[in-house]
Amino acid sequence: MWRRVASLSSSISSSFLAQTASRLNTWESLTTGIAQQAKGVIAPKEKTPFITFVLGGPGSGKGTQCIKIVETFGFAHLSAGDLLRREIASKSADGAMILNTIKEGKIVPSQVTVKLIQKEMELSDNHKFLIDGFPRTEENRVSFERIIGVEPNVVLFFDCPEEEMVKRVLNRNEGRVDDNLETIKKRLTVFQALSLPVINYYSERGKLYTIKAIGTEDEIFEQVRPIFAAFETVG
Ligand SMILES: Nc1ncnc2c1ncn2[C@@H]1O[C@H](COP(=O)(O)OP(=O)(O)OP(=O)(O)O)[C@@H](O)[C@H]1O
Ligand SMILES: O=c1ccn([C@@H]2O[C@H](COP(=O)(O)O)[C@@H](O)[C@H]2O)c(=O)[nH]1
Ligand SMILES: [Mg+2]
Repeated sequence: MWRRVASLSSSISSSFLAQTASRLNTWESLTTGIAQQAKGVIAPKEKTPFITFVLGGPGSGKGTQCIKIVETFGFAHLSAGDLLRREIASKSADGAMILNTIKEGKIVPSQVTVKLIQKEMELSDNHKFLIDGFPRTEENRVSFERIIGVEPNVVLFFDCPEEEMVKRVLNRNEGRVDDNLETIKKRLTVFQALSLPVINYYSERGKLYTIKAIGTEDEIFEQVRPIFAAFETVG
């Protein structure tokens, strides 16, 4: 788990690296626990995590593009929606609450989602994470920073017209309980009201990369590719 020694892109400024390195200490103590490390239960993660948040409205193509990013750049893909659906399927204590929340197009309490993401990050051998469909609210964002102790390096925003998103979701055909017109309308309202402020937050901090999410999947990926290529090649 994160045993390899960092060779992170030198395109990242030294102040950024210093900032990230200091956060790594917080990361280690929060996620693995000093006591567990002392007992040799969990090895310290030696490589600085590289975190990408993948944001955009319902059906904007986040999951589709994440598959391509994983294939091309070797990230671990953590879809918050998939983690929540897995909780429902496993009939966990939160399963019923999560199902109702998803049916209503609302947002699951941050603590639940962050805990699931944290667990996946800890279990991963990778240090490069695509966190898909999270954070969806300012509260999600603050909660992630507080619990995980790191900020994203990159935030992708798949910007897609509503009409196109609705068309895609209604054609998705994966049996999702929220892929119906009534829930989609609610999800779009939640996206505008709660998720756009998160996108604006990262835009103000210079971390946002906006992708015009119309055209073929390959055309869209050609906008995504140079973003990660830049982080890979320099350094
Ligand atoms: N560029 C595209 N053109 C047409 N259809 C697309 C495109 N990209 C993805 N799709 C299709 O649109 C649907 C939604 O895509 P995807 O599941 O990737 O979106 P998403 O942003 O992850 O949605 P959600 O937030 O609901 O999980 C899928 O059926 C996918 O195959
Ligand atoms: O961080 C999250 C992510 C998702 N949800 C809920 O799940 C559905 C589906 O999410 P997708 O990313 O579209 O698969 C979403 O509408 C929310 O209800 C969440 O609460 N928090
Ligand atoms: Mg998705």
